[in-house]
Amino acid sequence: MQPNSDAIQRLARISAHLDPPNLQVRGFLGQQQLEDALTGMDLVIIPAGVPRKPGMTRDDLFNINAGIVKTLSEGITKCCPKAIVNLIRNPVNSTVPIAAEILKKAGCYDPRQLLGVTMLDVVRANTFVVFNYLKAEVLGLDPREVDVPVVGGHAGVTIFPLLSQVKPPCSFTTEEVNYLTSRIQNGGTEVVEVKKKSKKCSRIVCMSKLCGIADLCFKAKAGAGSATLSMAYAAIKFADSCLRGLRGAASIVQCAFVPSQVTELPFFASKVRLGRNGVEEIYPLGPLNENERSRLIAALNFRIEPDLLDQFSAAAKLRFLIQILLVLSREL
Ligand SMILES: NC(=O)C1=CN([C@@H]2O[C@H](COP(=O)(O)OP(=O)(O)OC[C@H]3O[C@@H](n4cnc5c(N)ncnc54)[C@H](O)[C@@H]3O)[C@@H](O)[C@H]2O)C=CC1
Ligand SMILES: O=C([O-])CC(=O)C(=O)O
Repeated sequence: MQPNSDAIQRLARISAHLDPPNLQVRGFLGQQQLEDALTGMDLVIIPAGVPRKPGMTRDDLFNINAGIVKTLSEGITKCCPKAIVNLIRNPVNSTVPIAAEILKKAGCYDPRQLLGVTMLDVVRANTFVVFNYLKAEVLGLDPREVDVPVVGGHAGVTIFPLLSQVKPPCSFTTEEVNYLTSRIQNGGTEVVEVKKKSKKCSRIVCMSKLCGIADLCFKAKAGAGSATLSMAYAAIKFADSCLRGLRGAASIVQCAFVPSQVTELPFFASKVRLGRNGVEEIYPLGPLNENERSRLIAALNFRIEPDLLDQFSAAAKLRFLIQILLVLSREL
C-alpha cells in the first residue's frame, strides 16, 4: 500500500500511544515533507523500499530501491549530515555503498555513521540456535543469553554465521552446522517464498517439529512480501543499541554491515561497538574453524550474475550509479 496523508496521520496517532509519555510522534509524507522529517535527526532509519516477491533475489531490487536511497541520502546530507543512518532496505550489500557514495559526494561522509542493518540475521541465528535440538533447555542456558555473531553481508552465502563463536559456547555436529547455516542464510527467502514441498523444506519442517515449532516460519508471507514484524523487532533492537551508544552507554556491541577493513571488501558485516559517534570499533573476525574458513572464502568470492551486470549498466545512465559501479567493481 502506498500510504496517503490520512493513513500516515492515523499511524502517527496510534504510535503516539507508545511510551515513554514524552515521546513525540509526527507523520510526514512524500518528497515535499522530507526535509521536515529529517531536519535535526540524530538517527535516521530507512526501511522504505520495495520488498521482493517469490523467485526474486535481493539483488533484483537494486534498480528500484537504489533511487529511493539516493533521494533519502541526499535529504540526509542536506538536513542532518551528522545523523547515524540505519539502512534496512535491500539489497543492503549494495544500498550501503550507494549511500556512502552520495554522502561522500556531498562532503559529509563519516564511515562511522553508516550502518546496514543485518540484525535480523542475528535474531534468526539466535532463535534457530536456541530452538535447534533444544540445546538451550538441555544445557540450562537462558535463551536471552545466546549470542550468535553473523558477519559478511545480507544476502545468501554472504550471510555468515560464526557458529564456533556462539556464546555461551555450544558445540554442533557438522550436520547441525550445515542445517543452521542454511536456515540462517535462507531465513528471508523462507518468508518470501510460497511454500514448496521440496525435500529441503520437508527436512527443515521435520527438524522444526522436533523443536516444537512446527512449520512456524514457513509460508509466512507466501508471496505477499518479506519479513515485516521480525524486521520491525530487529530494527528496534538495533536502533535502540545505536541510541544507547549515542547517549554514551558503554559496551554496546551488535553486528552491522559497515565500511570496513576487516577483509579486502570495502563493506563487511562485523561485530561493532556503538558509541557517541556511531561505530567506535570494528572487531576482527576472531578465530575461525576449518569449516568457517572455507565458507568465508566462498562468501568472499561471491560474484554478481552477468544479467545483473546488464541491469547495472542500464542504470548507469544516472551519474550516481556510475559511481556505484566503480564501488561494486572494487567490491566484487
Ligand atoms: N535488512 C533486512 O534485514 C530486511 C530488509 N527488508 C527490506 O526492507 C524494505 C521494505 O520491506 P517491507 O517493509 O516488507 O515493504 P513494505 O512494502 O511493507 O513497506 C515499504 C514501505 O516503503 C514505502 N515506500 C515505497 N517507495 C517509497 C519511496 N520512494 N519513498 C519513500 N517510501 C517508499 C512504501 O510506501 C511502504 O510503506 C525492502 O527493501 C525489503 O527487502 C525487509 C526485511 C528485512
Ligand atoms: O529476504 C528479504 O527479502 C527480506 C530480508 O532481507 C530478510 O528477511 O532478511
